Amino acid sequence: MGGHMQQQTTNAATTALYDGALNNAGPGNEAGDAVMARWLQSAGLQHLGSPVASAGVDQRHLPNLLMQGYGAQTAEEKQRLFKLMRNLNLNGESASEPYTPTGQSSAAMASSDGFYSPEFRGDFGAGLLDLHAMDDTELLSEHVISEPFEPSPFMPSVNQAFEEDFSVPANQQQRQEQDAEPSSPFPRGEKESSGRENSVAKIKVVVRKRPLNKKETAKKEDDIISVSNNSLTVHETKLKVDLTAYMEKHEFCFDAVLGEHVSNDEVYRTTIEPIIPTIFQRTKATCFAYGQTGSGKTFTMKPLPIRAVQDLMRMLSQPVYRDQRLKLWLSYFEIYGGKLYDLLSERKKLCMREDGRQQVCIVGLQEFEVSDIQIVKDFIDKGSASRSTGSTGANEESSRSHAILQLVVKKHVEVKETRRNNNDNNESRGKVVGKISFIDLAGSERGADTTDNDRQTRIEGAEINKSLLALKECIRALDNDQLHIPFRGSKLTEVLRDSFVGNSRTVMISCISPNEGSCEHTLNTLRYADRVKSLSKSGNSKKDQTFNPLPPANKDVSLASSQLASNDAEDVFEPPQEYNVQETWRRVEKDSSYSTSGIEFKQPTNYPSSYQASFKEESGIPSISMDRGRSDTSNSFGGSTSQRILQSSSSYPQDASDQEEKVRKVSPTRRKVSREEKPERHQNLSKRDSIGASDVPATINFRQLNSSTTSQNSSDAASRQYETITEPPSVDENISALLEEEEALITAHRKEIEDTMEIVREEMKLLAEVDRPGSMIDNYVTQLSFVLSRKAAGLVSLQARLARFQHRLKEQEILSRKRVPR
Ligand SMILES: Nc1ncnc2c1ncn2[C@@H]1O[C@H](COP(=O)(O)OP(=O)(O)OP(=O)(O)O)[C@@H](O)[C@H]1O
Repeated sequence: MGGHMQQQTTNAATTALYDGALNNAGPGNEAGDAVMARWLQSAGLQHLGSPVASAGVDQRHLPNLLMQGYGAQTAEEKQRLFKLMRNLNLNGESASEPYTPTGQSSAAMASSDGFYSPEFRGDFGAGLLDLHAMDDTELLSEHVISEPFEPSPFMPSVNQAFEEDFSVPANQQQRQEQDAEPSSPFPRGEKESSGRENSVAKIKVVVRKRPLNKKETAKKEDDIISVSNNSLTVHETKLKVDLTAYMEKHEFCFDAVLGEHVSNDEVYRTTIEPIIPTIFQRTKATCFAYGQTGSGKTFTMKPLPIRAVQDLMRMLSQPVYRDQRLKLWLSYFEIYGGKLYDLLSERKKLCMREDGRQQVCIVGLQEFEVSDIQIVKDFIDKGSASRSTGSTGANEESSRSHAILQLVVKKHVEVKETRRNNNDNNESRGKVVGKISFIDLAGSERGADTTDNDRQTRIEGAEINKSLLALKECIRALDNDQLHIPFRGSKLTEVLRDSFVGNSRTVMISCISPNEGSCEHTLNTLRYADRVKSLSKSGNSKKDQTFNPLPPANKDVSLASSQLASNDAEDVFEPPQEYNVQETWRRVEKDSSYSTSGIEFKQPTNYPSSYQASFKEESGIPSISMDRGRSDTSNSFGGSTSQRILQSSSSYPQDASDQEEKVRKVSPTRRKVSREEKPERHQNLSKRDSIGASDVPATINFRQLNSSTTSQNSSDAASRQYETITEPPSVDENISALLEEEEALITAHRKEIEDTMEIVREEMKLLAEVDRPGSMIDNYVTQLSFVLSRKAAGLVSLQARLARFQHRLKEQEILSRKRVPR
């Protein structure tokens, strides 16, 4: 945003400067014009001569010409203009007289001090490069790398990459931008990357359509997707009320659309190849495939790292990098049900930790040095075989996890032999130069796998849903250069944390199935992709506001909730209580029919202040910011929600029906599209459609919540507030809490067994002592009483935890069953 504003100021300043220069150059400058014309001719830019000459511009204004894009139509022309200026030594050092800006231009300079000043301080080239965000690689090749790179058959020079990008107009809006700035050789978004950052777009959204498969062909299913350049149309068959069929067209534009005949090679060239050089400039790149099961995500992603390794290794073999002792490392892991597993180490469970510098480390993850392509293929095959898969109707080998393959370029750090022996992992240590992560996401529709399947599948689905939402939010924050990146929204985004800070590049490949039966999922995928695309600041930010599928505050809340669920669970969760033995006994005695489901819980006395504040808002839309939300609003764990619900009911079944009613209130409404809306929908259909939010996991509709609560008896304010607060969050929002509670339960169970064994040892000791002649029976009784109390307390604590967890499972089940079908 700030950068964007600076760009605008700069452009304004440039215009002023240029205008000033034009005004200043008088007709008495004809000799200069002739010289100028010759200079331009020598650079093959004679066609630019006439406007320059007619304007009476001298060499000192060439920078302005270039900044304006005046006359120069192509990247090549710009380069030539730039070289000409360099040859003319326009840096001022040898200029016959120092350039004195006009009053107007100096004012302009003053307003943009620090940006233009280099040109006039004698560093013109740098200023130009800043202005046009030329690629570092180019700087590197011109100024750093003395030996030229071997041209890669797959990897064009960075300029070529620009041109390739540019030659594929990203979307209509881009085209408009290009029309407005005909001389700009840089694609949308690239111009906006600040300073010397790489000119490869920060976010690129590409769609790939697969061909109809045998099954679909056998069923005589139609291909409902037509592709044209960078846009595509989905032809959806619908039924009128009188059951006559009609066709509804949905049009979408993306940075690139790859049809069914496009090879994996071409996919690589469109997506990853332009990013490869940036990896050597401290870029963290992420490429992820999104789409329903069977749409071709794995098919698309699998070859990409192999091709990337090929190019990375080619670059690494260049003397400049070889001398720096840069090496390439590979790791492959999956996120399944919110947990991390190493796919190259027998699915060893991994732990994620943050170090003191808030760097995410995956403890125990094996990294392998990559020295040849065959090894990479083997690793990928090995890892893919270990991946969590299952069978779905659409895909026999359906992925149930997010698989992440990372290629990291590191500067090799010599490790002393002794240290190496102490820790094998040291070998892979080195200073990270750049990284690229390939993510094969689990099928997007798995988020909807919450109704018909078993609990495990539903939990998987909810976790996937949450991570996809979090991913989208992170990309949004990333592209807006926000200070706060909500990477804690899910394990997936947490793991990718370092890809969301600093210099990053993201490529999203949305995979779609062409058959009619997949129409709804295809539309969901395209809407998600469109949403990601429109989140780009380089896209139309208004779209974001106008067609936001959720009110912003609502989204914040939903995210805040999911963050809460994932992060603050520990804070909110009441740690296993230090049971007072006497009190515990009293409780157990009092409730003779004590059961796990009947356990009493502490009544929370204070409701989270931000919840209260939110619901007081007249608009009915809460404005909990993420940070605010994170501080105190979780009702998703530690028994707050579930315990309150338990308390408010006498028995579970009835409780369940109560909840079902509540869930209905909080479920997102599905937007009904009236026939009348259709004609004007087409233009911006993708955005408007997204109001249906079917690609967005269920979130609490606070507006509904609010109205539902205010419609109740006003005299019952306290209970109304209570009701409101006890509304369970959506399944996506408490899934993290559920997973963490599961982890905590297992840990607590282990601890309980250890404690019990310790107690049994003490009991054996007591028995041995009491059997001795002359033993003190009083002593035995006291000690036995104490030991048994401890034993009971341990059991009660575990039972309480189990009860909470059982309840949470039930609650989650109800929530998921009540979700609006997609
Ligand atoms: N572009 C394509 N050209 C030819 N075949 C394809 C293409 N894309 C996918 N397929 C085939 O479709 C089937 C399903 O693809 P794939 O396993 O990649 O789907 P997926 O999106 O990864 O599914 P899931 O999410 O269930 O893992 C595979 O047999 C694959 O070979």
